[in-house]
Amino acid sequence: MPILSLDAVSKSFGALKVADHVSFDLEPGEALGVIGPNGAGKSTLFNLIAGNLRPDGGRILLDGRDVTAGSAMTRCLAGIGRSFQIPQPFGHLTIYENLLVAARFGGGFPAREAPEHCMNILQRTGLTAQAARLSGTLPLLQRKRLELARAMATAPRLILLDEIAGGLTEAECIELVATIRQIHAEGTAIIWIEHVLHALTSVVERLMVLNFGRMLMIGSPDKVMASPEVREIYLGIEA
Ligand SMILES: Nc1ncnc2c1ncn2[C@@H]1O[C@H](COP(=O)(O)OP(=O)(O)OP(=O)(O)O)[C@@H](O)[C@H]1O
Repeated sequence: MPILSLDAVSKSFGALKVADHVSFDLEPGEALGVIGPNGAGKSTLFNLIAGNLRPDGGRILLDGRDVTAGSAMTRCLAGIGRSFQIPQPFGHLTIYENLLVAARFGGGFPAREAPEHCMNILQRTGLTAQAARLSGTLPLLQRKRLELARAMATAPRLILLDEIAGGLTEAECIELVATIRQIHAEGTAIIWIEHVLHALTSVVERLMVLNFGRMLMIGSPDKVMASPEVREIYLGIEA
């Protein structure tokens, strides 16, 4: 059974259609990349999947159960973790405290188990040395790592990553990709919105292209990137 299914999910903001009958299945442990021009509706799709937005039509199933009406909190506890394109830490808390909040309230970890779990995530995301630092003052790389770490701290079975590699140097990007590959190797399903294509295609098994809220194509990265229509819309290369 797919871990996630979208069935004709639609959403408009006034006259602007940002999700137009989007349907796809994601298998447990699968990694799916999402690309598309600015404003195509990629982050909106995450808001719909994670429960931050309610669709106007269609259904969202998690493990075959209809969660369309469920809150972001219940979906997080049910196994959907997410990162935000613009990092949204609790700035007045330390990195470690941010992870504790995610583990306790987003992951449902009991108080006695949460600290060890968070220490483990700190180590895996290269944040151990920074654990006591206030998260409101972090440079970009650390903010991106914290965003990933907070999503991991909820112990998700499906993790949504929104432009986690954008703005990083090549070396920083390689480190981050290694962490994402490890998450994938452990069997966590991933949906990853990313403009850094080489990072994305080094991890995902399938790519989805969104344009004006519509799913233009979904398939293997090679097949999708070879499509003249995708190259024209996404890369601006005329067929
Ligand atoms: N809450 C909102 N109210 C009104 N319009 C919105 C809202 N959220 C997003 N939009 C609009 O919906 C469209 C899709 O936005 P979205 O952020 O999903 O695109 P995106 O594909 O993630 O873009 P980018 O690559 O620039 O992050 C944009 O035109 C955006 O301005």
